[in-house]
Amino acid sequence: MNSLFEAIPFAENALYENIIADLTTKKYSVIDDFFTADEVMALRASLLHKYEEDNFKKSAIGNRTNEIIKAKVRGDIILWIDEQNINNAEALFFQKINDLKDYLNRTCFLGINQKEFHYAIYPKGTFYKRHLDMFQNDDRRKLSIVCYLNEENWKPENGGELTLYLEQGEEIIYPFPGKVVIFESQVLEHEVKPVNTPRLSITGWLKTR
Ligand SMILES: O=C(O)CCC(=O)C(=O)O
Ligand SMILES: [Fe+2]
Repeated sequence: MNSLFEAIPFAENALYENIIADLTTKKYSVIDDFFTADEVMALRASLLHKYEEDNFKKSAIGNRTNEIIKAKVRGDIILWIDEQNINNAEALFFQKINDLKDYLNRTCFLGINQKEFHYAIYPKGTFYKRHLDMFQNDDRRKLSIVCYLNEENWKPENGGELTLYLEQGEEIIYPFPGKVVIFESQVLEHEVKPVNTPRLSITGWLKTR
């Protein structure tokens, strides 16, 4: 007899199949409305609430063994999200992210069994210089996921474009709310251009152990 798992028919998901096709062909994927306006609003409120409680800290370059604050490289302030202790907005966030992760694991054999996500605020005048999302002593990050939580009327002139450095040139991505960008952490160099208006997001990584 089939196990319960085998008996459940595998439902193909067109959005996820698009993401997989993008990642396979160009190492990145942009989804304009991965999160609904309501979800963005709830996550934005969660971020701002935690910021007002003064929980954010200046980001560091490198991991715990190499935590040096380098304002010349990156100026965002971040707060890690503890998935064991989440509010309603974050629960919705992880529902969607975990669903995608499970689909990727089932179809692409990526072996993702860990993840980490943090809120990020780029205050006016800050940026994140060109880099790879890979630490010198840690190559477990496989996919980077950036979720933009900016205001509904965000304009390109506000700055903070994400620039992806591809073989064929630069791809400029505006951080419009609800948009999600996924890319191969160890392959694609990228940069956050200087912002003129505070820029809000959740950034994270799907990792292997
Ligand atoms: O916010 C973005 O668009 C990218 C952030 C980033 O590159 C990072 O946190 O490593
Ligand atoms: Fe990055």
